[in-house]
Amino acid sequence: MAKYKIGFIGCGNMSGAILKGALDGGVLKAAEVAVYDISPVANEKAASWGVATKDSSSALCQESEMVVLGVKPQQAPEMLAACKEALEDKAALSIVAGITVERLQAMMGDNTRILRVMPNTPAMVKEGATVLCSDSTFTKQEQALAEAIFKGIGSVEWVPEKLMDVACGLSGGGPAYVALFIEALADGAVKQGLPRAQAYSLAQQTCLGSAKMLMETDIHPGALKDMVTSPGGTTIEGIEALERGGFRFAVMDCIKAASEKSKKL
Ligand SMILES: NC(=O)C1=CN([C@@H]2O[C@H](COP(=O)(O)OP(=O)(O)OC[C@H]3O[C@@H](n4cnc5c(N)ncnc54)[C@H](O)[C@@H]3O)[C@@H](O)[C@H]2O)C=CC1
Ligand SMILES: O=C(O)[C@@H]1CCC=N1
Repeated sequence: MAKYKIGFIGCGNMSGAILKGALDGGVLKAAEVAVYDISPVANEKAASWGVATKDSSSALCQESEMVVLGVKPQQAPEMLAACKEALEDKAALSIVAGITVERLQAMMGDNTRILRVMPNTPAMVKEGATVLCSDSTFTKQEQALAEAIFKGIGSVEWVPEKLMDVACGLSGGGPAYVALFIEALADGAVKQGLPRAQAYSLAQQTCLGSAKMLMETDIHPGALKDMVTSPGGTTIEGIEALERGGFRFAVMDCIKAASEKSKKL
């Protein structure tokens, strides 16, 4: 039995958000977790949350039941070269965008079991949207453990590997697009004279409330739009302005561009 239930190689923006959400929500206990990051700042952050930090990725892998690979795609080959042997017969959960199971397997060796995962940063506040890849060599028990951890910090969808790039384009990067939209809403209101803090507060709550309403009722997004849009009213003026700016095309093109980049990583 390994000392730690889960070990994180890399504890940056995304792994840090998963770990913080899981610790705050009680999905993981600090004593069950270890971290190894080449950055002392990242290790200090992890230590301040009460988890163990290790001196090497090999030590982390040897002492952990499951290992989260949480480095950038470009950092993955070097990171995996350093702990290939220690990962033998282990379960490796990769959050690395765009790197396929086949490429991961070639970098790790045949005896490491792999699960690809596309998380997103709202995991930090237990509102993540995580996509798990059903083309996995994890045991059923390991898949259940991974699902339980991510369900504890938000929602979980399973998709085949061929859809992992679009998952990256939609939910992986989505928080950035939503943040951009919120910033733009607030900027528009500031231009019309609303104080900045109130503009952010209203923009944020409007996005949260609209998403919650769609999730908790069976109202279709188009019907919600129609409910708000009075004939000859204010909202249709706003919608016309958005469509003049190519809003829907821009959003669809955004998902295409991000998904295509994920395929090329
Ligand atoms: N940031 C996001 O919103 C999301 C990121 N991802 C994926 O998560 C992965 C990590 O992304 P971020 O957290 O944004 O990057 P980041 O740069 O914030 O974190 C990466 C961490 O890995 C550490 N690191 C680099 N090389 C290492 C090595 N050889 N051994 C140990 N630690 C090492 C770095 O010091 C850093 O703390 C990426 O592959 C990305 O595609 C997936 C979904 C969303
Ligand atoms: O921008 C990136 O490459 C990563 C993957 C998904 C979100 N952030």
